Amino acid sequence: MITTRDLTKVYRSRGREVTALDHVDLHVRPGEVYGVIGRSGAGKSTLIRCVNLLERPTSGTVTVDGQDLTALGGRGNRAPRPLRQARGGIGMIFQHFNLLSSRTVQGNVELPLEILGLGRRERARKALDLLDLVGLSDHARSHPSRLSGGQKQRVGIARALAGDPKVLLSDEATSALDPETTRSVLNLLRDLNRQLGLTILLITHEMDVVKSVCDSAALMEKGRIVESGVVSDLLATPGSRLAHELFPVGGTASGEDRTVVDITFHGESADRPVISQLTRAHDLDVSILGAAMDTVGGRQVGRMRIELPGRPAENGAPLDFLRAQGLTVELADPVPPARPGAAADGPRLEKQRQERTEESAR
Ligand SMILES: Nc1ncnc2c1ncn2[C@@H]1O[C@H](COP(=O)(O)OP(=O)(O)OP(=O)(O)O)[C@@H](O)[C@H]1O
Repeated sequence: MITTRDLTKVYRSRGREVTALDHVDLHVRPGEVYGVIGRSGAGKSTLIRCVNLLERPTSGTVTVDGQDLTALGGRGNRAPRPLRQARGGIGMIFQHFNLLSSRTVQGNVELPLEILGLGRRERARKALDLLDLVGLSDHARSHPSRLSGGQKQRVGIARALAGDPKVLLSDEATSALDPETTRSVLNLLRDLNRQLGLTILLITHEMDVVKSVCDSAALMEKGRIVESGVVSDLLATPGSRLAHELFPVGGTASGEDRTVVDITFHGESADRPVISQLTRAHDLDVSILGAAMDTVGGRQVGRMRIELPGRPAENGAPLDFLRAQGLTVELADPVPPARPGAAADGPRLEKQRQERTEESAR
């Protein structure tokens, strides 16, 4: 539904160049909720603004619903008519809502309908339907200043849906909201995605947003997508950066000659007593160093960091047992970062790291 190819954006100001997007290939399938996550300055806003050509890319293409928007021209301030029409199929919501304070809630939702040239009665009917859809029928005549942040964002969503878009772009839409309001706005987006078949591309710096609503996600760094995929697949991929960021588990080894393992439970394995089976089957004392459990895409997923006695090379059978249960198994670094002046530890630590690498490669 949304494809970018080789998308590059270089800002030039006062003789300086900033590459905000560096050959970005993004592919969002119809009907999915796709999250782009990354730190401040990673290029997320530039990416989402290039998708509807609010920002013109320096090179590369953007295709939305089969139409190459970058081919629709327009260099000046005013977008050409075909581009404006194409944008009608793309709604957008913003972190700070961008509502007009002088207009009522209904007036805000009617604004894009006025631009589309709808008559007064039709505008009013459509705006009221949309306000009903977002649960704000009772506030049609209020002004935005009378609404809470969550209600304002619902108005923003209703306004974004006015042109019956197939795609909704969300630029940090929940970043200014408290956790409970964030949840209710995300639930609304999920409902709209399902009810209307709306494809949603959202950018966020909040991992919880990805966990609770996204089918797929991409991690951006320095203008590039460094990892992307279906969230449940990423969670089952050893070494996935997104999986680590979604479920960070801490904890360091209690002593030398230990095997520290990060395991990810998903699907059926999340319901089985795997750890107690491991301790019984291999007569082991297993320590739990850290754990995180949550629901992703409506399914229970968890990560746990456990410690087994002995080095990785001695734990081949227990690790194979865990893998055979359908768990994603990764050896974590049992060795805390080197202390200053701990050079004497070097060869021993290096040996442990090497063993860990060999075991991981199996
Ligand atoms: N109009 C501009 N002119 C010059 N540089 C810009 C402009 N807009 C963004 N940049 C630069 O491009 C890079 C990417 O910025 P962008 O806002 O896309 O990142 P982001 O991931 O959305 O960050 P944030 O979450 O802080 O908004 C940054 O280095 C930023 O300073």
